[in-house]
Amino acid sequence: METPSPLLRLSNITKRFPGVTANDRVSVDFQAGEVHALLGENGAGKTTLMNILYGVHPPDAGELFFEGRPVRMGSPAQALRLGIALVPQHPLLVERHTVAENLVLGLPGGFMLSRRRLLARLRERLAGHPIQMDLEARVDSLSAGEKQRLEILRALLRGSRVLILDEPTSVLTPQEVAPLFQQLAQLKAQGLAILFISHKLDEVLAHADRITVLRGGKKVGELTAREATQTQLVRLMLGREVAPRPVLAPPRAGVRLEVKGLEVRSSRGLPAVKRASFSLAPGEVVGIAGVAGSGQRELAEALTGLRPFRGAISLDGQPLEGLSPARLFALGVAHVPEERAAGTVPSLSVAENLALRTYDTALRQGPWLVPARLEREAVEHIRAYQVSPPDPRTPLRLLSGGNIQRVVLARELAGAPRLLIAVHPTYGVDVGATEQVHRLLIQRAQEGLSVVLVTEDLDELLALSHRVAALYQGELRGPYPVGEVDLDRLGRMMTRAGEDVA
Ligand SMILES: Nc1ncnc2c1ncn2[C@@H]1O[C@H](COP(=O)(O)OP(=O)(O)OP(=O)(O)O)[C@@H](O)[C@H]1O
Repeated sequence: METPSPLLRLSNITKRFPGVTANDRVSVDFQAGEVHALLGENGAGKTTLMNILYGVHPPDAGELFFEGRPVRMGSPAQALRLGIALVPQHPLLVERHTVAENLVLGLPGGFMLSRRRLLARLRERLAGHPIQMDLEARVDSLSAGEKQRLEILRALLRGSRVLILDEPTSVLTPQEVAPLFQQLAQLKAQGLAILFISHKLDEVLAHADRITVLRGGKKVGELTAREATQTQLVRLMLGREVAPRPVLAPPRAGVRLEVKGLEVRSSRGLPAVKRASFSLAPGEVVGIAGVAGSGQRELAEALTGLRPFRGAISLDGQPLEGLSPARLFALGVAHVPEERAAGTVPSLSVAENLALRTYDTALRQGPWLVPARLEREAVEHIRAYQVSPPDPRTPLRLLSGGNIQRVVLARELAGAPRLLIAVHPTYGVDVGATEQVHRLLIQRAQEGLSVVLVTEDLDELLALSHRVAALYQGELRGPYPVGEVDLDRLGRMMTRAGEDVA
């Protein structure tokens, strides 16, 4: 069968950054009416390729064709004019405005209309549209999934024909994933070309028509989802097989962390964690599930000294009330925060970020020794955690998301902590690095590290935890032994229905 000529064609695209060829002679065709997934390890060059398509970076070499004609994509505005839209991971919306107002921001002349005419015009245009939204809702009242839908809708109203989505499901709750792909399927049926980046292989296999795999900046494979398998994709991405996950050893006797009647308030002063009590043995992993915003952040922040609380928390019998994050770290409480940005300083180098927790101590040993020592230590971490690029002087902001996560993990686990609070530790991290993080957590638990694992990846939660709990509107349900909880029960624990099971 003859392939139709592509809507968008990338031909031999090369993009170099200092010290790295992020895209190396990459050629890909994007067809109208097709969902195309871009897969690859952290740092493989996916974001760079997408940015070239969207006019953020000019390529150093190679050509782009739109409907067969060569185009020079000078800026995102130009890409938008051609009909190429990017749906970012974190939507760029005016939070205090309504859905309708945000939609209008993207339409020529739209801001001239009165409110009533605007609503009427939008309703008319959206009648029968696959994506429906409450036009009068304020953006700050929308869930992450609804905001994403709004970004997609905005792109469509501008007449976009190519939709690029950067890890679109990473911000969604499990319940929001299926509707997103249903909508994308409808848009594809209307003739759009859809391109998405993902680290989730099952998602790619289920929803893409075609899959392009990048490794080290080069295209190493292009397959139809029908002919692809998980094993084959992993082999292409990593250039090797993923070893099976080691088995979690039983925890030790004793109590490492004891939490009693914990009450934590949100930044808006509302109860976010309501009288939670649980304990962890040395070497025990307790997984905590929950729909985003159910109190996970506040729980993690209370346990790591970032947020005041009522009730009692103790570590090996020592009360932790009123201690600063730095003091807690010195006592052996490590933290992989929800937002990587919160745990790092992007303008500082990899070496400096690795040393953020121990800088004071290092300085006391003599300031002139610091840079050389920091770099020496950083090189060891970079090697152990396979951080790319391997130069300790690289500013952190130039690393890909997954590589930043490796830096945070390396730093937090360096001081041999007794307790780790890990929030979404494999978020945005590729299969190879996820395997590495899982292996590391299991190995450290075996050596006696206790872990509170907050994750939205339920497979990860069930595979890595001795016991699992869920937060529902600040109420902790569990922890229960993992053998007593299947996906179905966990789903109920995370929602209103959980009142029956808890
Ligand atoms: N502006 C930049 N300056 C210097 N180097 C960069 C820049 N942007 C990306 N890089 C480097 O280019 C390579 C490819 O990065 P890119 O962000 O495209 O990877 P990715 O596949 O999207 O990774 P991830 O899955 O972690 O998001 C990496 O080595 C990265 O450090």
